[in-house]
This record gives sequence, structure tokens and C-alpha cells, in this order.
Amino acid sequence: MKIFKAFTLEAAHRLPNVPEGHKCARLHGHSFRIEIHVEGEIDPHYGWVMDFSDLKAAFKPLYDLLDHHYLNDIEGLENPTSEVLAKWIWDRLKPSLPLLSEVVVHETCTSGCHYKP
Ligand SMILES: Nc1nc2c(c(=O)[nH]1)N=C([C@H](O)[C@H](O)COP(=O)(O)OP(=O)(O)OP(=O)(O)O)CN2
Ligand SMILES: [Zn+2]
Repeated sequence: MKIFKAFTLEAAHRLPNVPEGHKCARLHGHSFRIEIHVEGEIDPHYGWVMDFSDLKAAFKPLYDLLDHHYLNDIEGLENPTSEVLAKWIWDRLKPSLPLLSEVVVHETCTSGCHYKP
């Protein structure tokens, strides 16, 4: 069974490696929507894979690092594309959330990525 929790965070970024004249070289911000997916068996007593609030607690340290920050200043996010951000979250969350199965980053309403190794 797969479950997920979604988070919205505000952050600024620019993409330093885009071609000259690309709009995303300029400083701009997004309301990122991040989905954290986990996969596991349903606990027969609780009737859930895991408590959504435990999922929220696991992501909180990373949420606090990202929310209302300039992503380019964060180690590992010097080129903060959706793809880089999704893998950055996976690499830091997986050790404390072993059931993690996918990280989804919605950068805008129309753009984003799904990451699972
Ligand atoms: N593969 C990727 N391409 C782009 C990324 C990215 O992270 N991965 N990021 C950007 C920019 O950060 C930009 O803010 C988002 O791009 P875009 O979807 O083009 O934004 P728009 O709001 O202009 O989208 P429209 O739906 O076309 O209006 C660029 N590319
Ligand atoms: Zn952007």
C-alpha cells in the first residue's frame, strides 16, 4: 500500500547553468508542493502503513531548511532544479524514513518531477 503527505513551501531560487538569456537565470520564487510517498504493509491493528503525523515529523527538519529560504545557498542545492531538489530530499530523508518510496516536487502548477532511485 502506498500513502503520501503533501507539503507546500515558499522558496526563492535561480538556475545558474541555464543558457544566456534564460528567464530562470533571474532570481524568482515558487510555492513548491512536495509530496513524500511511503510504501509498506498495512498494520492490522492501526489500519495504516504509518501515521501521517510521523511522516510529517520525519520531513520537518528538511522542510525547515527549505521553507522561506534561498535554495542556492543550501549545500547541495547550488543548482536547484526540481530534479536536484527531489534527489536532495530523498538522500536526506531515506535514512530516517526507510519506507520512503518516492519524492514528488511540483515547482509550478504545470512543472515538476517524480524521483525514486
Ligand atoms: N527540467 C527542468 N526544467 C526547468 C526547471 C527545472 O527545475 N527542471 N526549472 C525551471 C524554472 O525554475 C522555472 O521557474 C519553471 O519553469 P517553467 O515550467 O517554464 O515555468 P512557467 O511558469 O513559465 O511555466 P508555464 O506553464 O509554461 O507558464 C525551468 N525549466
Ligand atoms: Zn524556478
